[in-house]
Amino acid sequence: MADSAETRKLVYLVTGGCGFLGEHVVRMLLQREPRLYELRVFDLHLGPWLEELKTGPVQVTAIQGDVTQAHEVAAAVAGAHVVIHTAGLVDVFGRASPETIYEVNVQGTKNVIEACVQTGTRFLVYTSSMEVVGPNIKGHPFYRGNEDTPYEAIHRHPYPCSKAQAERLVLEANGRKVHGGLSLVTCALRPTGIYGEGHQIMRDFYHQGLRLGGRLFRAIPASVEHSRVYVGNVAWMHVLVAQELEQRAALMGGQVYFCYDESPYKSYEDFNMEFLGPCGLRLVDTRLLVPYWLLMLLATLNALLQWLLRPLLLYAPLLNPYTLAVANTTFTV
Ligand SMILES: NC(=O)c1ccc[n+]([C@@H]2O[C@H](COP(=O)([O-])OP(=O)(O)OC[C@H]3O[C@@H](n4cnc5c(N)ncnc54)[C@H](O)[C@@H]3O)[C@@H](O)[C@H]2O)c1
Ligand SMILES: CC(C)CCC[C@@H](C)[C@H]1CC[C@H]2[C@@H]3[C@H](O)C=C4C[C@@H](O)CC[C@]4(C)[C@H]3CC[C@]12C
Repeated sequence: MADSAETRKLVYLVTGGCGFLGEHVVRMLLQREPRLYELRVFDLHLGPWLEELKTGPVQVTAIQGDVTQAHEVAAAVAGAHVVIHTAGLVDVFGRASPETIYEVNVQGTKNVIEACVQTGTRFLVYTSSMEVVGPNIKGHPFYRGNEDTPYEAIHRHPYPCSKAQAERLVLEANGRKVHGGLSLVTCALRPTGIYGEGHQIMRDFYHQGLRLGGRLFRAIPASVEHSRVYVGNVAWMHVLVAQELEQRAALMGGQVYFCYDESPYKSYEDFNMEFLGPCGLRLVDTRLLVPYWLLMLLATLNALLQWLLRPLLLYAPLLNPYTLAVANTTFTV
């Protein structure tokens, strides 16, 4: 579409816009939304890369703020046509307290919803997660499922519980009257394990492999499948939903969609090796040496160590009882 001033009239707000997914959403909007007049990037921690985005035709407004602070959210939302809410505490490693996870993921989402209602913003896209569904605490597999597949979504961990609560709030807010009398239209997306440029967990695996002499030790059977989705595709899905939400409010409003692409179904470790192998690492099959009960013992010891060391330092390894259980349960969409 030709770039002309009269087509540029939309104001978007991306919360968490400096995060792993958020940055890709910001860049995708600049590339793929020709109607963009202003792009507001709201985050607790602003990235220096934002400066380079301010040279284009779109006004990029960096807003340092906290979603747990209602007034900061309201100020950022006021005047926006669309809010893409990706900000959240993605913590399954025990770095943050359950209270903080709830405060950011649930109260923060409440603040975003209320800001849309109070200021008249009609379109809200929320980044939910596969973990809203599972794997559940019983370790039931979810094999090539979809949004309608029956599954007992029961959780105890603060992260999936907070995402499930936040998603429910977003979907229930669909149809609420916003300032000005029109209705709020909401939609939630559930990415599976996102990978791609800037993925910190992939980096953590790489550095762990370097520390172990270029080797990683298999902990998960290759038969356990996990869906993964490329970050650029997840960003594109967010842009597509935001673009379609007005025209298809009746169909998409209050709905939730899994995010998946053609990424192969593999175990979490085998999928990572698609990238870490060419980087010189190799996966040593030690499943015979390290049975599951021993892994669970090591994971439990990690959790105990984390608790004991917490007053002195943050010890948050990849392996803990929760991550082991999730990794060891098939979940594909
Ligand atoms: N990474 C995945 O595999 C994955 C999969 C499914 C869903 N998600 C969801 O996608 C979203 C983004 O995840 P990510 O992987 O990019 O994580 P991330 O940690 O890289 O990004 C989250 C961003 O939110 C910001 N943030 C955190 N607390 C905030 C607060 N109080 N106020 C304002 N900003 C705050 C952080 O500074 C960060 O920039 C999250 O909602 C997460 O639940 C992630
Ligand atoms: C045996 C251990 C070393 C396990 C190591 C892998 C572990 C760190 C991985 C396995 C599954 C991963 C989660 C899964 O991809 C889905 C999500 C949902 C998303 O919303 C946030 C990230 C998360 C929890 C992944 C975190 C890393 C996990 C647990």
